[in-house]
Amino acid sequence: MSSSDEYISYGDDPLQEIRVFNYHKDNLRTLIVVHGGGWRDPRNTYNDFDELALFLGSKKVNVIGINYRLSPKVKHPVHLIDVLSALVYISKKYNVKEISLAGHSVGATLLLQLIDYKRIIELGYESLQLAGVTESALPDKKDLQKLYEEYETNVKVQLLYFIDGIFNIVELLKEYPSYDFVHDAFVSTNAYTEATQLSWTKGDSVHDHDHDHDHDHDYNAKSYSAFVCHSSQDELLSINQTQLLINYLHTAGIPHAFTFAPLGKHEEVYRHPNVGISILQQLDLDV
Ligand SMILES: N[C@@H](CC(=O)c1ccccc1NC=O)C(=O)O
Repeated sequence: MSSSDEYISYGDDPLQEIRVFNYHKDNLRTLIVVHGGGWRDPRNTYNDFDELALFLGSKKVNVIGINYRLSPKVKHPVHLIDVLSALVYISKKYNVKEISLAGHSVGATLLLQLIDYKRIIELGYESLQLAGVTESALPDKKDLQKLYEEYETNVKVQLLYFIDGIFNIVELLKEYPSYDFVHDAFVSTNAYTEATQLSWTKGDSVHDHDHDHDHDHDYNAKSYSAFVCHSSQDELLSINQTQLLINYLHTAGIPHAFTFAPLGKHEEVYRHPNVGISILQQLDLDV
């Protein structure tokens, strides 16, 4: 089975849609791409990856982009739950056993959150409750449990490729106090503090109290590797966020490498030819 440039819905909202740039069942790799845009900018969609998909498609890599619902209409952790739902949909529809993921900016945040998605979603629900906010887009616990089971059963990640990402929102706002898009996506300070492993305070505590909790990452940390890239020409994010992620990956024992190179401005990096070549190398395919 193969398809080229197909748009498929995975939910009721128009943004709950994937773009299958190309899929051929005999391709050896499948790359899922997740766009940025500060959780809210409608100008950022799976189309950000047009050039990347064209290049990787010519190298026999399946490329599928995920759109997800945006803030302020929805709040964290809805973006992450949409990405999980899309990944389950893709892995079941295309029966792909192993996938790799590339994310740009907050798309990279979503990839980091995937590593510990259960704890992060749990803390996300808690932050909404603490803020007295009802998020109608959230599934109930039963549906959430089913989604988790389907993800664990169907999705095995090979490579996480982080492109000029945001990984510690507390530190981001210290460095860039004017980045108010955060407040459209998170209902409170607690919500964005507990949103990633680099700044959470309760992530571990939940770990401790809840003894039937999976004490490793949501899947074996050694089962996948990470690659981090940051453009020296990124005018919206300094190297700091990427440096914090590299420190975390090292501490967490997640195999990783990184590159810091002139790959264009923040909204150009994901279109840069050298990012495509780097991803191809990381996918262990001949360039
Ligand atoms: N264009 C977005 C802002 C944005 O996307 C952004 C700005 C600074 C640093 C990172 C950003 N995006 C990350 O996904 C907005 O205007 O909300």
